Amino acid sequence: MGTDPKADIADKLAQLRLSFRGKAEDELDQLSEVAARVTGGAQGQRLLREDVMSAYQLLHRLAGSAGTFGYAALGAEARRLEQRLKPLVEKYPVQADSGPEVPGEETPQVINALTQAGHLRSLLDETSVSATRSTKGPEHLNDHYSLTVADIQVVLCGLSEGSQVFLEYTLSNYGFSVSRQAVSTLSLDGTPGVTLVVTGEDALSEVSAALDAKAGSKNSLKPPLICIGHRDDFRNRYALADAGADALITEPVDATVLTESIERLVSEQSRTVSGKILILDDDEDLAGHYRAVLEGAGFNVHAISNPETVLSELSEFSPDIMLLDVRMGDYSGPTVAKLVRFDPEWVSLPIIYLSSEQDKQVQLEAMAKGADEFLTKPVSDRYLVRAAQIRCYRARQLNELLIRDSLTSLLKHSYIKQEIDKEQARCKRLSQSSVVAMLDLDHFKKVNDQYGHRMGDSVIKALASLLRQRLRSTDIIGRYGGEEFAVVLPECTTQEGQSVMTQICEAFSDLSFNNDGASLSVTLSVGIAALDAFESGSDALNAADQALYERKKGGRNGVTIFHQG
Ligand SMILES: Nc1nc2c(ncn2[C@@H]2O[C@H](COP(=O)(O)OP(=O)(O)OP(=O)(O)O)[C@@H](O)[C@H]2O)c(=O)[nH]1
Repeated sequence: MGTDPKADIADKLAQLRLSFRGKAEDELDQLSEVAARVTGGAQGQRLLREDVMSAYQLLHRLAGSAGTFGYAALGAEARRLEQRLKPLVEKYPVQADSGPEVPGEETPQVINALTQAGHLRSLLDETSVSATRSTKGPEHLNDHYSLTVADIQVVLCGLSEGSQVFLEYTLSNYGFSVSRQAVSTLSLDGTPGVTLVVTGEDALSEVSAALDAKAGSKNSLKPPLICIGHRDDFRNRYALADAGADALITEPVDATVLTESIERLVSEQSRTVSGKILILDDDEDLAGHYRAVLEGAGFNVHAISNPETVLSELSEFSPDIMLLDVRMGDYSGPTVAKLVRFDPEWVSLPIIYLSSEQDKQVQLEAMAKGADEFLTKPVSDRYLVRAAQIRCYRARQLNELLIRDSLTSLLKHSYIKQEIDKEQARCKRLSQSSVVAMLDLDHFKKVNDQYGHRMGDSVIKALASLLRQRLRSTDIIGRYGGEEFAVVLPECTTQEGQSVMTQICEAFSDLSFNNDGASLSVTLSVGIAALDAFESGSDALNAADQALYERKKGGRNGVTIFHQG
């Protein structure tokens, strides 16, 4: 691989196109041979069902693949001729008691179609617009990038001095990069990563217009705009939405609600919808093309051509969705979909058919056997990516609902335990050191008792949010129980873990929560243990829990490392 991923993908697509062209030339030669035999039939020889079938199959393949490689005109013409032969193929199947021939009265129709197939070769030399585009590379597709909290730039603009000071302090504590700008000179040039603007109600229209103008002149997306407002009634909400606000936070600002809004808007804007896709298509060039296009859009793709390996590949790769060809030599895609569903693990795997089949009835029957969507070949690159994004997004959403806690969106108890076990096994295998931490809010019962359960929930959400913001994207965070959290810090010593968790304790105790004019802050105790020092994940977790207990006894608000004996 070279250094420019787009150029690599463009090279791959160009090579696949060349490979398709070579194969298409062979197929057109075969088609000419069939045509010669069939036209010979008009002069007294027999018109064999087998010949009509092979002409039909050759045209079917070209119709399904040519467009994908940029030969749109060739694909369309092959499709037209394929449709003309289809009724004959269905009426006179190859295996039939009535003999190997097509009756003589049908001959003119076949000859006519195959004579017209003679000019398909000239269409192979026509470079269509889409072919030119695809050899340049998929620059029209979304670039993939993953975000860290430091990449999120929050620009404060058009707010009162008091609000600016409060938001700058609070959002910085959560780890966002925060800056202030004046409305009249607002410029987001030079802010790397993902930018989001927070403004006041009075300045909203002006800020929104400035952002619209900037986005328009650069042909880019307008950054999300959060409005800090005074009133939360329908009319005011409507006016603010109409003026360009993407979210409204009413004063006094609840930091947890604001950071949740930021997280949601950023994740929507960054469009990092990605996922794992397994492609099963016996046409290796087509599968290669889909793979290159989807990889270019940020997906992790595995392509296979042999249906017999599908179950082992599914277990190994564990995809979010599967793209499945409908006809693969002796095998039928719908039947493969059905057998995949025998396994409870894959009952909800989204399956998308990629097929040249245009008959709606056949498509419906295939879907009934266990697929979710039918894409008719040739599928445009953009459409393929969009369909994959939508399916992967939904698959991931469903999975998230299953494994994540609804209050905090962190991993649920059993899933964080599984992750701890996995990381402990990995540490042992590779002789690496990683850390597990148990976290518990201090005197949390008092928070609930004095300020109510809703305030307690807010505090729990704030800690979850802070952990997400402050930890690395490779760290794993779970809600272990009510006000207890567990964190895995891979490739980290206990000293490093202690330092990271101490910073988190400090940042958390600096957060202030508003409650009817009063403000409160809460502290956090943490116990940590080295995963590689124990025989199992649960042993390490118990050790971290003991260290947490020590911390609670020794004054809370801080971090204790587990020591044997
Ligand atoms: N608001 C809210 N409270 C919860 C939730 N889950 C557990 N709690 C509360 O968390 C409190 C935990 O109290 P304790 O286990 O006595 O501990 P503590 O008061 O934090 O004291 P120390 O851990 O010794 O510092 C209980 O009052 C639970 O009701 C939740 O989801 N939301």
